[in-house]
Amino acid sequence: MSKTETMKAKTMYDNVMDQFNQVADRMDLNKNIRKILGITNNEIIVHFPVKMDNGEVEIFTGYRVQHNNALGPYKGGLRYHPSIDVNDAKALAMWMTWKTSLVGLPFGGAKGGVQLDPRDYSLAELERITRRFTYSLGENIGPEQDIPAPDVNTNAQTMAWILDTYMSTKPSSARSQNQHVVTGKPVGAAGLEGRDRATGFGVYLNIKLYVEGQGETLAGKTFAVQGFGNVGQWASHFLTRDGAKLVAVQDAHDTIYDDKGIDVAALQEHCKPRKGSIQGYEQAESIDPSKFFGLEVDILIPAALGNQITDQNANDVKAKVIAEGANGPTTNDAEKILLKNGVVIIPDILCNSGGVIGSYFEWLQNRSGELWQLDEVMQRIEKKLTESFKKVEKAVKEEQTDWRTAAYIIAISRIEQAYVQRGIFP
Ligand SMILES: NC(=O)C1=CN([C@@H]2O[C@H](COP(=O)(O)OP(=O)(O)OC[C@H]3O[C@@H](n4cnc5c(N)ncnc54)[C@H](O)[C@@H]3O)[C@@H](O)[C@H]2O)C=CC1
Ligand SMILES: O=C(O)CCC(=O)C(=O)O
Repeated sequence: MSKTETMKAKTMYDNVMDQFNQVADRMDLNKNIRKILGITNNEIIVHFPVKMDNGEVEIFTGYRVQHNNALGPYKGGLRYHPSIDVNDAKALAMWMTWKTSLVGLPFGGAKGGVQLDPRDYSLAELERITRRFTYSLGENIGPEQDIPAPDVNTNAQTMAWILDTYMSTKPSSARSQNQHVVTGKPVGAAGLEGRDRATGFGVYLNIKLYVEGQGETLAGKTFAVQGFGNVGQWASHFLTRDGAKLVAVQDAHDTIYDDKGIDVAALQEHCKPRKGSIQGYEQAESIDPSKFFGLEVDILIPAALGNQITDQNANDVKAKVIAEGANGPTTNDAEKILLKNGVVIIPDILCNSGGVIGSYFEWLQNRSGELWQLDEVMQRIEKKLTESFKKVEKAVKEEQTDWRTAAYIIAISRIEQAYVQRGIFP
């Protein structure tokens, strides 16, 4: 291996594979199952043309990686971002498999997206891109095959376009049988009350349960959040509702700080006309972005992209708890440093699982034809999240290990059991 190769930064895929291999060794995972789980089942890459507002045609590249479906249909989000590629989609799909298994859902794992920056396109162009992408994916997605959901830079509107395009390829008599081809839809278009807040609620609940497990409460705890989108906003909303104080926010455009506390609702209002950006929020000070992870806070919530806490900034971290709202925000090298420094990491596959749990209830609601009220949905989500948290908490003690390793052991054991019980790999 050349020197440049040795020095190359590890990708999210390197990280998820290292995490998997470490736990597989520790568990002495069946070697045949290890081979299967160490590789993605399908990697779909589509190139598709879309007419832009100016009449020119642009070619886009979209991805859907399906990692494993031993426990049920593939499940996971779609992101619209310039950095998404097949390698990132593979990592994110694998994390979905562990997540759905950990929280006891009848799903496998997938992830995908389109390589673009949505800020470069009009709403009408984004609609045409989404519809073409859906058409290009064809029967690779489907209500019992692979069920996308929102992720970075996609939302309920994106899901509604996918639903509409997918349904338009089916006979009208089969429409109700296809509503669950995507989750995270608008409530008026077969969506679920509460799916919008489900991920942020899960981040909040995991932190609350952890803090209470230490004999403390959220009141007065300070936190900083990276990413003020769906996950960051809802997590901040619920945490401040319980008396915690949001002192810093970082997004793709700015980093703001106020030790007296940032008003979540006011910041949300500020973001609305600015395509979601926190830039220009005058009630807080704009600070050097490189200082963000080293701020004096009790809790850090990375809720943006992967590979944000690295061996370069891990030693700066002063928070005692990192709650991973994002997928893969902490590199494995950073994790070693953090664990040595006594920082507890509530891992992504547990911490942000509220979203896919909400999606499961949306899928069930569509399948059964029932309609649930917000309170009922939130109770169901809370119950599943609490059970999952308690399982991991118990495994941390029994296995004398960190939270990520404990969560992986539970997740991989469930899949291993499914293969063994099916008699395929004794
Ligand atoms: N939306 C969901 O239901 C779920 C999302 N997640 C994960 O949570 C994370 C955030 O997702 P969403 O909130 O849905 O996305 P979003 O698109 O609503 O918000 C993303 C936020 O991250 C910020 N951001 C982007 N690049 C950044 C950078 N380089 N530095 C700092 N901030 C940056 C954006 O400005 C924005 O505030 C992602 O890792 C996603 O995979 C995980 C589970 C479910
Ligand atoms: O709701 C879903 O199906 C998946 C959400 C997601 O992409 C994730 O949990 O990372």
